[in-house]
Amino acid sequence: MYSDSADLYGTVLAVQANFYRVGIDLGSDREILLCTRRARLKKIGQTVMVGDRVRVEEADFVDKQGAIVEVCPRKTEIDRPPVANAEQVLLVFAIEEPSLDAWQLSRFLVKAESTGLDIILALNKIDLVSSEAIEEWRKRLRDWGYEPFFVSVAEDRGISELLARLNAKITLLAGPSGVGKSSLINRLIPDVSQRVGEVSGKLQKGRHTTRHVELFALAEDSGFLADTPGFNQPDLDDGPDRLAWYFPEARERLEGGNCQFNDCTHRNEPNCVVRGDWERYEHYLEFLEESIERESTRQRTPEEESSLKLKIRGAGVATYEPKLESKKYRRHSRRGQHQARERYENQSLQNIDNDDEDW
Ligand SMILES: Nc1nc2c(ncn2[C@@H]2O[C@H](COP(=O)(O)OP(=O)(O)OP(=O)(O)O)[C@@H](O)[C@H]2O)c(=O)[nH]1
Ligand SMILES: [Zn+2]
Repeated sequence: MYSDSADLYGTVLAVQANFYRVGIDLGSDREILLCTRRARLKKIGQTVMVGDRVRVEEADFVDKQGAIVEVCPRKTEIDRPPVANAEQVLLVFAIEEPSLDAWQLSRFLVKAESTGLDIILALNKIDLVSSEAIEEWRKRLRDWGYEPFFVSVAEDRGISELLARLNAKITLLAGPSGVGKSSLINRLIPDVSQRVGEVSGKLQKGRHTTRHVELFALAEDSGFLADTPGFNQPDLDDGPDRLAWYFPEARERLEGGNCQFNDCTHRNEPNCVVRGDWERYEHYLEFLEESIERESTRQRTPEEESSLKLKIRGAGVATYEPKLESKKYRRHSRRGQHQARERYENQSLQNIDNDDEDW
């Protein structure tokens, strides 16, 4: 039915060991083939990542297999979780159950900003709160520089508007536990077989490890949602000098004027344009302490620098992050820092424990 010589392209949906699950573009249909990578690609050092656009040869639609012979240039590349061509991050939080926590939200937002990708914020479970509560958050988050989607997966409110924003793009899904991410995936991707995947028995292993990424094709368009447990550890390990740029409120101030000192940390320096009475300035200070602490730890143990975990190309931003540091690292116990760390550890211990178990 399909000739080998025809150019077939597809998107890598999942990777494990030496196999790649590739969703082949066939008009409105999407066939999934389990592919190997041609030895030549390995020889030239060409890796294949989830999200890659690839050319496939020797496609066999009966046995559902093929070989990847070429990888198209990447628009973006994130190393942890490893995804190519993602354009945006969809951050999901619940407005209640669990209650929306400004500090935790801020942390996820900063982490998402550090990727350089566009951010979409969705606040779920609006069925549990009054319209006044929604308006309060809308106003508050507008001051932070965000216009969230207010949705209820349970009552199917706001979902189609959100879906429209996911059109034709690869979107990373992230958010804390219990906010409704799985429910949202189930709503957006009604085809269960697609979620589980016929050929993915092997690939199912390690589903919940932090480096596991899998793309789900969205109904009705060519977009994909990446379920990325690894992104749900909002460890902030970019250098302190970038941090202010990850707060839209601070970014706006920095774009509108200059601090007196080029290396201003925006704490006590004179003539600082960032310091001020914006709500999240306290979050900035708290995250900054942590970032400075991390950086000095990194300098004491330079070998850790070799393991960079996040890298973005395109969009003019290049960011490098070190690998997650182990739990044995302890900060000095300034009270605020300590609390921050405890809160963070509590929310991410499970992910840390699972880290890399399959890689
Ligand atoms: N009231 C209400 N409950 C919801 C809504 N969406 C999801 N839930 C419930 O919230 C709970 C958590 O939903 P999940 O989809 O499992 O959340 P999750 O983000 O995938 O959680 P993890 O798997 O822990 O990461 C479930 O009991 C859902 O039924 C909603 O819009 N309104
Ligand atoms: Zn400053």
